[in-house]
Amino acid sequence: MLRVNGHVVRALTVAGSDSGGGAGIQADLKTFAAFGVYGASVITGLTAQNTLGVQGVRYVDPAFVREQMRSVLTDIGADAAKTGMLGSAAIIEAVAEGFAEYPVRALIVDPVMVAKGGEPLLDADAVSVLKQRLLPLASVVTPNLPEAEALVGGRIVSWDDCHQAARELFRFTGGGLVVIKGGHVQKDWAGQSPYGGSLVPHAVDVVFDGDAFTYFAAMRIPSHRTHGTGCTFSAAITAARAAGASWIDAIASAKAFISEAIRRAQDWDVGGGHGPTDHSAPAQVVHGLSAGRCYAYVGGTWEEVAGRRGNPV
Ligand SMILES: Nc1ncnc2c1ncn2[C@@H]1O[C@H](COP(=O)(O)OP(=O)(O)O)[C@@H](O)[C@H]1O
Ligand SMILES: Cc1ncc(COP(=O)(O)OP(=O)(O)O)c(N)n1
Repeated sequence: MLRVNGHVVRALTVAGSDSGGGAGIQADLKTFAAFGVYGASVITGLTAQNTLGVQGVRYVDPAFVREQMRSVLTDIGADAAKTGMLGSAAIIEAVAEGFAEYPVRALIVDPVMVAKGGEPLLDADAVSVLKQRLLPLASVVTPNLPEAEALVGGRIVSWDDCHQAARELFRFTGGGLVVIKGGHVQKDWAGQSPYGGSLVPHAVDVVFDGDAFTYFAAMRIPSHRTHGTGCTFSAAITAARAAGASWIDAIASAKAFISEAIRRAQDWDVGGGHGPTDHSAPAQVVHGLSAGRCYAYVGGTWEEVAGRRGNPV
């Protein structure tokens, strides 16, 4: 287990269980383990789920979610924490109150709303509660494209829209970074890079820190085994940050990890539908990257790529 200054590095996930093991709590704990970080979990709900879809969902009583947080955070503690599927407005309230009572130094909010198969994992009336109660506590928020659209209340169909959405979301986080993930970017606008260079076909994640945009691009892997990519990515940010990485280095470490996890699962046979990624991929904490740059993940390492730097809009 990884130690920093003699102490075991600890991370907490507050999320739902995926019985299929590709997303949710299971993906988070596997990712923490891949980074050598001790993982604890607060379970907000149970899903009966596999690679074909979500067959059922049950939420945990909000008071019991709070009780789990108290158990973990008054004893084991966490160097960083993340949230995933929260389900209902009442659970979000309980989680926000839990983090207010037992604050953590780093909180990554993955605003999970819908599973890949289209099944809702957050009640419709909970989006505004997530925005008002949880985003202000976030050190980093990691929406995918549809989640960013739901949070800002408008369509995102170009890089300009994406930059605008990041600016709007930043106002809600009260200083926390915004990472808009590029897994869902449509082919017709993925054809251009967001910063002036040509980077096709890449999955590009856009990071906004209130001052500059940073871009992380990695080859888009042609695979339908991408179940749980968002959970895995946010768990990897959490683990790398818990291990002491800067935010930009933690996001780069996570992007490299998810790329490798997707690549390794490309031809495996776990389930008959949208398969999970391979959490036994190598996890390494990247060091020394800078905000406001454009980076590409090439041959297992990060390279700064040519392009317009700083604010692109
Ligand atoms: N086919 C792919 N090839 C490479 N990276 C991908 C692919 N699909 C998603 N990613 C990356 O996986 C991470 C999670 O993104 P995304 O799939 O958009 O999240 P979510 O699972 O929440 O919808 C991001 O870093 C994204 O760029
Ligand atoms: C229990 C649970 N939590 C979250 C998700 C969504 O995970 P995500 O990483 O966004 O992956 P996809 O569902 O989009 O594959 C989930 N499915 N289940």
